[in-house]
Amino acid sequence: MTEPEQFWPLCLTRLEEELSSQQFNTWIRPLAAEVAEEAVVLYAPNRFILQFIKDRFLARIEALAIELLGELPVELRIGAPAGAAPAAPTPPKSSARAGAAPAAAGAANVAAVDVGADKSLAPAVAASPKQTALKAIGGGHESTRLNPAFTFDTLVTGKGNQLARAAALQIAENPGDAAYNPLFVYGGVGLGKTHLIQAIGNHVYAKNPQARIRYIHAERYVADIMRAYQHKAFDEFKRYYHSLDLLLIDDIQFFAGKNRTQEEFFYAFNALIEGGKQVIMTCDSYPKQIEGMEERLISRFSWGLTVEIQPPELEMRVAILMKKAEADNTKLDHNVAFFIAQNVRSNVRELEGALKRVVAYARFTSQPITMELVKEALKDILAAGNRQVTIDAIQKTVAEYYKIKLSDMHSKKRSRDIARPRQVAMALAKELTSLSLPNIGDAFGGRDHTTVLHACKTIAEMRGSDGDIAHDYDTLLAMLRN
Ligand SMILES: Nc1ncnc2c1ncn2[C@@H]1O[C@H](COP(=O)(O)OP(=O)(O)OP(=O)(O)O)[C@@H](O)[C@H]1O
Repeated sequence: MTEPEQFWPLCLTRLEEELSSQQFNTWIRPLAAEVAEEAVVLYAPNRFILQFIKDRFLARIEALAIELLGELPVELRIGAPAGAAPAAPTPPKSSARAGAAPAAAGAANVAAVDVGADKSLAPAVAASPKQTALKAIGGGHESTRLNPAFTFDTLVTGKGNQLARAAALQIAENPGDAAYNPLFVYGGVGLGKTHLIQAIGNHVYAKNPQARIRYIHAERYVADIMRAYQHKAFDEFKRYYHSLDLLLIDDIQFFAGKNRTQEEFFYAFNALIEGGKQVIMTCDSYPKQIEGMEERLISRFSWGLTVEIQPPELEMRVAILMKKAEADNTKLDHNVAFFIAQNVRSNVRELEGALKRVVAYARFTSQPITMELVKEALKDILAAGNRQVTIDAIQKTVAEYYKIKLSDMHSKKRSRDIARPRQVAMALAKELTSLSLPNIGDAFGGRDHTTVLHACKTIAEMRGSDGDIAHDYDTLLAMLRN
């Protein structure tokens, strides 16, 4: 495990490698960090940077904290660690590192960190969009925190989330129904899992303000358990969780490898389900694919309904941009939204991030949002998207994905388990490179251009009719574009 004082310097090194220098200098350098006993506290010099970090980088920093320090949550605050000079917005390299130095003295500042035992049942200072305390709701003295903006009304529906949304609405109307209990929602990052489950919480609360609802990020649950042990408040912790009407637990993959947490969660889960109370979880993968999770939990996760959220297709991305712009009172032309949606394809969080950047850029420069402005504001994203993917990379990635030999990309074998991946690779080559059909045919063992055309048509049709192919194709696209 990393020494506390080493954490932030190591984190900086890693982030510097991962981000563009502009991103690193603008957003990460101005931060200072302090590692206290129960949390890593990050200090941002102003609200703007704090918000941006929260939206774009916090999840990554949280992951680094877990990797380097263990089960420590990350909190965000404005200001500087006690005894440190406030960080300037873009300090030179040396002073930014100096900003990190107080980590060594972190323990001295523990008292300033708002994670005391009595707060264990309520999220502390803004930690992530999920952990952000935005509005306290709930019956009796038990309170939970939901983002009031995460409702069904603000959630745009499309192919990627319609099943999950329909199930969520059913549950919101009728929590505890055995057919949907637990609800397990899984999918890639930033696809709206938190939004969806919080929409359930908001709906249930609106219908019944006395309902005991708890939304919690899995990392916070882990921390709460540790704190309850430390403060010998375990009975209270247990009573609290076992008495809920609705438990929403986000990013359950964070329980992986944490045996004590899993054991406690197992009991809470059983108590709730047996009592007809609703449990809802999100995860980045299908239950059986979560590594480091006890079998008995994995099997229980599948007792009710398991639904996937897939990346949004182009029309849905446009609709999301238009909706977010409208909510923000920003005028956004449809063709501009279309252009952004075409170029930002990975997930909704990135899409929102791109829109925020465009809006900020327009405000700073006092200009309307035109296509030219968008191109300027999103220069680096567009440059990364235009990076040419090579046909070799496509063949290698597809072969690895389908676990076939690379040589099968060029071979004459026609069995479906080889021919289909080859067609997928051809279609990807057509989409991601500027090569002509004959050139693509050549790269696939000297095939005719009509074969390539046929492959592209077949895959396009199958993406509309076969969920597996659609999923494979979208996943491969995302992998190759990264
Ligand atoms: N269908 C949608 N309509 C409107 N907004 C959406 C939709 N999907 C996602 N968003 C927005 O995208 C952002 C990221 O969504 P969210 O945090 O729910 O993703 P997530 O799947 O929980 O991500 P993670 O895997 O990182 O936990 C949120 O601001 C959310 O409101």
